[in-house]
Amino acid sequence: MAASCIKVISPWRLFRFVRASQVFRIPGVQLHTTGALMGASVEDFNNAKAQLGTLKKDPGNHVKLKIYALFKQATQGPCNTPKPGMLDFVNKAKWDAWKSLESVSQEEARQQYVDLIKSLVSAEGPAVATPPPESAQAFQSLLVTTEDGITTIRFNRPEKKNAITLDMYKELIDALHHAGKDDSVITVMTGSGDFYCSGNDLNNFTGIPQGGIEKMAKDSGELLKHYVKAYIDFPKPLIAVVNGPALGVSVTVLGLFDVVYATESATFHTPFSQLGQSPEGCSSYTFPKIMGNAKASEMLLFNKKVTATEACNLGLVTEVFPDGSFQSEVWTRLKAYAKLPPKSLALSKQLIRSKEKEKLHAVNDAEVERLIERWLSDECMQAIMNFFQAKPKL
Ligand SMILES: CCCCC/C=C/CC(=O)SCCNC(=O)CCNC(=O)[C@H](O)C(C)(C)COP(=O)(O)OP(=O)(O)OC[C@H]1O[C@@H](n2cnc3c(N)ncnc32)[C@H](O)[C@@H]1OP(=O)(O)O
Repeated sequence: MAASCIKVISPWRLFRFVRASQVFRIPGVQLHTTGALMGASVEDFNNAKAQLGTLKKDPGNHVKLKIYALFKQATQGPCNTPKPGMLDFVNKAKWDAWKSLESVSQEEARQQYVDLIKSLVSAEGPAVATPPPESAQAFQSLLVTTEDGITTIRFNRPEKKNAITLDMYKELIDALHHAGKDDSVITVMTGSGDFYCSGNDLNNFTGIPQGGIEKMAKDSGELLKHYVKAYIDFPKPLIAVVNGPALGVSVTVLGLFDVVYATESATFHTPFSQLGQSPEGCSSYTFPKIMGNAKASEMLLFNKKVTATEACNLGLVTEVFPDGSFQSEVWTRLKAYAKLPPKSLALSKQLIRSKEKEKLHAVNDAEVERLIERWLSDECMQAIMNFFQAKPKL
């Protein structure tokens, strides 16, 4: 693989966008075609390759796939390698993309590659260095700030609906550990953009790493266990400000929060059986306890998506606010909470939660064990493949 052309692209996982007959069209990117299809020199091509490494924004899987295919076509000509197997999602997607360019000459591919990179670079505008606020901690996919006694951990991948990557789980664990020890009084989790969080990033399960899928499942299980543990053990009041739809693991852990405020248009969806998976985040214990077995089963077994008002009636959400005044009402309230005596708050939380901690850790262990099996099941693999191939909306 032409690693030099894709060094900014990580993870290089591109499945859902490729259908055999797909024509590449890149929304939001104005291609600056020169019109001279044979015009790009090798030097232009190499410069473009180097510029690719300077891109700051992830151009999205669709564009990355296009870049890959053009690079291969430009440097090696038409694809004549054997087609990867159905389950080798990544390589199959790349193979399909390259193959789809077989009628494009190498010179033309070189020109298109140069034009595409130029367009991406100019779409980013001039580089402006904006120093982070003093209280901000540096994370790739989170915005973490401390202000007015409140540490706010914000999922920050709005272009992917704040889906949680493997690195992001690690960042969240780190951020929670810091927040538990810093001098803030309360900790708030919320999302950037129109979603709270779309749950686990389904790409987490598509690349097959060295060590095979068993190892991947086991490692993911360990990571998930630590992630959920960070919520179970969180020592201060933890408040979710659910600014939009929430899915999967971002919903299940809500049972471990102390207060959940939601905007009226937020929804709560745990589509586990639809994904061939099983509940996590201690929800197999907290949901029945909060809302009763029958309602919990509708959500956890039968994928029922509930509105903010329904979630409030079920007891999962503390209070719902109108979309228009959500942010101002909630933050006014949170700022008042953060003026309360910190030790009293932390100790009171511990009194409420400590009786359950042992139970919650046991539930977390059992859920993770079951999920490791599920991730290796045909049902789960098929469901993930369906998502990337057919793009069904949950
Ligand atoms: C350590 C491992 C622990 C594992 C723990 C297990 C947890 C279980 C779960 O969390 S289950 C829930 C998993 N989540 C999903 O199944 C959601 C899948 N996404 C969707 O159904 C839709 O994307 C949507 C309903 C969230 C949003 O639909 P909408 O039409 O509004 O937007 P797009 O689909 O165009 O999304 C914009 C881009 O974001 C990408 N994206 C969104 N969610 C995910 C996701 N969970 N995983 C991967 N990618 C996601 C989407 O692919 C679009 O990307 P693109 O712009 O490059 O096309």
